[in-house]
Amino acid sequence: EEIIVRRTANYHPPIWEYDYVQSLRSDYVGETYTIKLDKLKRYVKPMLGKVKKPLDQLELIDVLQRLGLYYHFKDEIKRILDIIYNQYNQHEEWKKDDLYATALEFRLLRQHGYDVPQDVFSRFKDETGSFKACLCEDMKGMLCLYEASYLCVQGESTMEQARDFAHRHLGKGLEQNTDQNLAIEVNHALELPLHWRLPRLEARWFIDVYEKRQDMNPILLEFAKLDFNMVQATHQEDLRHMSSWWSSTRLGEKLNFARDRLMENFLWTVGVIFEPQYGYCRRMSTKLGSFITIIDDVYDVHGTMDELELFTDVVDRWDINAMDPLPEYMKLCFLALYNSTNEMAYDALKEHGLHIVSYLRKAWSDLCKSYLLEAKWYYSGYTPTLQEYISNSWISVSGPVLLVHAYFFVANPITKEALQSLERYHNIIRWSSMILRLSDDLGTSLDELKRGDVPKSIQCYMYETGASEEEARKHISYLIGETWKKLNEDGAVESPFPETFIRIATNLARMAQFMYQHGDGHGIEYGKTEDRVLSLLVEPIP
Ligand SMILES: CC1(C)[C@@H]2CC[C@@]1(C)[C@@H](OP(=O)([O-])OP(=O)([O-])[O-])C2
Ligand SMILES: [Mg+2]
Ligand SMILES: [Mg+2]
Ligand SMILES: [Mg+2]
Ligand SMILES: [Mg+2]
Ligand SMILES: [Mg+2]
Repeated sequence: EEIIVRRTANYHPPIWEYDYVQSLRSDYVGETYTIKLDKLKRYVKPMLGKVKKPLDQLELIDVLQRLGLYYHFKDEIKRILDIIYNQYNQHEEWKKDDLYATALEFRLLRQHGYDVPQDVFSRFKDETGSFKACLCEDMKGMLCLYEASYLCVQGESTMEQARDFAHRHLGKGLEQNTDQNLAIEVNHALELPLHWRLPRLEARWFIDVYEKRQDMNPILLEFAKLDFNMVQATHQEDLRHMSSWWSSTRLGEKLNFARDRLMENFLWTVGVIFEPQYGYCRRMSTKLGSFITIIDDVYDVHGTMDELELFTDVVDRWDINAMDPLPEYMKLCFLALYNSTNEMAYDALKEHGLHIVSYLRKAWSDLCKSYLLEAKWYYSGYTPTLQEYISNSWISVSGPVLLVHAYFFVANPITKEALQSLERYHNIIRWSSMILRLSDDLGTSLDELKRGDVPKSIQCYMYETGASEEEARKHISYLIGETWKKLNEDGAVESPFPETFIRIATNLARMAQFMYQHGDGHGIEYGKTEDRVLSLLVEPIP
């Protein structure tokens, strides 16, 4: 009998106990609050009709979005932006020499998929083609220009110039005496631009900032706080359900070599789609994240090459009669995955009359094959080129599995054209997954390499070019920025997918940066991730 030596990752047990999660309760449930919210909404809604000047309209839209209230006023906001876009080249006097107004309009129109040209900023350049030095007096305008520059697509040199110019002067401006509130917002932007931030997390932060603004509207603030707290109550209910589900599978206990991270797997779904009406998507996506996390550890930590070959083949055949040769821990994994996936397929058949098993099993099969290739590279000691690594690891990071399923959880109706785009992994799935992969590697590769794992993007680049680790990390960050430009482009053009799906794909990219901004936010639950769980899922805004 050969001795099997298995790696271990020494993952710490979950810090959020089952009983604690089940005890989570919010006061913000029931008729009283629904009526109160409705009253406040009826007060806020006419505000959008009352503002006439384009700049006032844009500022209100920006505030509503950042307070997390966009989903309440989608139609009104779309109507206003349509009008502003249609007048784009007619009325200019309101924004003529106003960098702030020009940048705000550019950012909001681009964010909502309108194709506005970068050369609207040319009037702010001097004869040498650089941005006018006098602009750096205007911190508010610089901040707005900086945020707008992240809506750029490939080849927009003015936007890259704008980002560098604004970044430099915002940093300098902070040293001089800027107004306190503006300094807080500038620091926030320099840490991570608004376009890369998760709507739900941004709402939690911006509500506190908005409260301190002179021009703050107290009713709007009250509406934002109540809405945040009521949505949090919905999330807590989703979380309790999924915590019961995870506990009933007993996979955390039986596969004790793997990460047991129900809370984080749920937190991902809140970042990806927080609006209350998408509870089904959050619950199913929590199942996906739970399976992905443990199956990833089966391939990365526990499985022998022979076992991994077997498992990959069984998933590919999607046949419970093929399970017999699997070791016990893999039988558990596969049968739980098989049952859950077929149940999701049954939901789609019941609700949409659509038979989608083939799409779901293909996503899982592609994922396991990409995991198997990484295991082969690891066991053979092979280091791929960066390109070779990425062509496989945008799949192994599980983006396509999450997004293919998410399409079926939110799309209504499900269209034939979208199904074809899903099957060949439409670019928006590729770019979002690539950002997820590169961010994940920046956050997890140090620990992964310590315990033994396939060389990640950083290491592949170092091996291929002789670059130092620091240079490699910088290059990977650069690639993330470049991929965002592709995501911006493919998210805007006529896509076969509904707007909600585009938002999910874009938020998935944001989620990775949020989880890995301070190291491995998924594997290591303490610190930043813990604070975020508390502020998003536990503590209501006072
Ligand atoms: C949801 C995820 C992004 C996906 C599964 C768990 C993750 C947090 C991450 O885990 P990790 O072990 O870093 O994945 P990989 O590097 O082994 O592919 C990959
Ligand atoms: Mg949103
Ligand atoms: Mg465990
Ligand atoms: Mg892993
Ligand atoms: Mg892996
Ligand atoms: Mg990783």
